[in-house]
Amino acid sequence: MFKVLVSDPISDFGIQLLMDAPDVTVDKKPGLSEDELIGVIGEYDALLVRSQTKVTPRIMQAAKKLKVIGRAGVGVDNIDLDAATKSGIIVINAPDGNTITTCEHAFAMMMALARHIPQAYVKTIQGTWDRKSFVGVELRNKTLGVLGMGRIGSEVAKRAKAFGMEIIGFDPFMTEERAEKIGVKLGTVDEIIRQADFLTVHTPLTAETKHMIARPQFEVMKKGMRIVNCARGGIIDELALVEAIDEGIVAGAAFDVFEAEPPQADHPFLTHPKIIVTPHLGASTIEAQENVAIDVSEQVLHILREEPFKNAVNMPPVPATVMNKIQPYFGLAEKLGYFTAQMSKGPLLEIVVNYSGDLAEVDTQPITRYIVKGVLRQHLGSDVNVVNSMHLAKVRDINIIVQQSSVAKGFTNLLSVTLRTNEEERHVAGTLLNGYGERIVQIDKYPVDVAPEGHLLLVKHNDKPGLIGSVGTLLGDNGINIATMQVGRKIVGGSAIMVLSVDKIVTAEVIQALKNIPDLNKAKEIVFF
Ligand SMILES: NC(=O)C1=CN([C@@H]2O[C@H](COP(=O)(O)OP(=O)(O)OC[C@H]3O[C@@H](n4cnc5c(N)ncnc54)[C@H](O)[C@@H]3O)[C@@H](O)[C@H]2O)C=CC1
Ligand SMILES: O=C(O)CCC(=O)C(=O)O
Repeated sequence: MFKVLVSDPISDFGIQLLMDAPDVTVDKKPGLSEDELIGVIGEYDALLVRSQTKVTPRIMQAAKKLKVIGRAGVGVDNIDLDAATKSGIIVINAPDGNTITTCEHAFAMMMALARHIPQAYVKTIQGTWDRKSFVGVELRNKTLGVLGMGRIGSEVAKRAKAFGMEIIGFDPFMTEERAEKIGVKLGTVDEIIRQADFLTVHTPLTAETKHMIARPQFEVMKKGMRIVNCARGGIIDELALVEAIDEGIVAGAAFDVFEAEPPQADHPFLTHPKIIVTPHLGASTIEAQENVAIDVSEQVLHILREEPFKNAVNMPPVPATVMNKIQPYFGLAEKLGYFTAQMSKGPLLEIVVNYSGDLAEVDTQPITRYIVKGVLRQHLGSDVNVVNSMHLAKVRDINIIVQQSSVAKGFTNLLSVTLRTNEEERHVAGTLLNGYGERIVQIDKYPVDVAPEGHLLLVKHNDKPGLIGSVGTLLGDNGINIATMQVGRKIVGGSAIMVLSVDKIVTAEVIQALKNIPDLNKAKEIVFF
């Protein structure tokens, strides 16, 4: 039974899927402190959060069983991603479910700002009928600058078009074609801040975007412009903004997010007459909260059940079309890594992975993660997974080389793994055979055809008559049944290998007895999972 902890208020409707799952129990414990969370997290397989829970390295250290942290929303800045990756915990988010809601909030803030709605409301309910202080501006014919033209920024731009605004945007990933399609002119950040009557930001908070709008940018802005931040506190320098408003450069600002949340009681935004604020409500609609909770619950369930999943934040994104192509190789990749590691002697220095044939044409990064996981599980067991395998290799100074070639030497696809240790170099290659599944087709350059499953016995010997019989007899005498046998050699009478699949464990004594057979050079048991 998997245990899921929900530590923030998340829509019940959204997590119903988890609550109904026969193999899952869900505990809802919103508002736990860090220490309280540390006290309980050890028993959970999954943690679901919104933005209140700060998932710190201390929490992750205590989370011995945790496989996944699901963020019901977009930004994962409340989760220490490095610590999660090092602990092998998958972090997923729900990037699409709150796009429209947040876009509508940004738009609502822009309109409220243009027409002083919050200020006028307060005065009116206080009994003052003041029609002079709140003369606003139209959006029509104004220039809207959009920094960050991802999901939310693009939706804001589309709506602004309908209001008759000119839109000028910047996003490092926005192409001219896409910009044209949504009716946006592309510009540099400098051009945008000089031209915008309204500026809205929709980027994540990164080292690059932190204070991307600060004193130098305010100095060149159009006098009387207005600014909206419904993305992340810190993209706009809060103190520089207050100065720019007081100096008459900026006419007003609307903020849903703060550099520190919740803001201190004396935060200047909270009393400034030209700044309107909301308490990080961008994603707070019934629809968005249901959407993100459903999305994240579905993916968490997939991860717990070891099924394919999407929206992992601490693993490279893979488009669905590519995923369909590479996913069948994951199992083979891990087995090849595990096999080669069991064959190898000495501290590992380098893993060389070669993808050939069909596989040379796609992004094979995720397959490499499985190979590295397979290699490392020999010594790290269940501490290694596809999230932390590359990191664990790196911290052990294991060099990973990935090569691709379009020729697959007689196969439509070939996956090969070479391990270089400080003593030797070992090599195993495998393929997916149509209708037959996973096959190991090369061991140390000897051609073989073996299914990577159960117990294998790997024997290196000289190609001499009677040797195969001696091995069979010895195994038989020890009650070990041979299911299949493969012999590979390069030249008649030269060195050769034998790969036997056997029905039970070959004990150390039997291995030693095998090694005593004349012309038998090495014997090693290989197991699969
Ligand atoms: N207030 C709220 O409740 C909510 C806030 N958000 C925040 O809104 C932001 C945008 O969310 P989405 O549109 O869903 O994300 P997204 O990932 O679709 O878009 C972000 C865009 O910012 C761009 N970007 C990154 N660095 C940039 C830079 N230096 N200059 C210009 N563009 C840059 C990226 O290329 C990307 O296209 C995120 O920070 C997210 O956390 C999202 C949902 C709710
Ligand atoms: O969960 C929330 O309400 C915050 C949403 C948010 O900021 C995000 O999705 O990035």
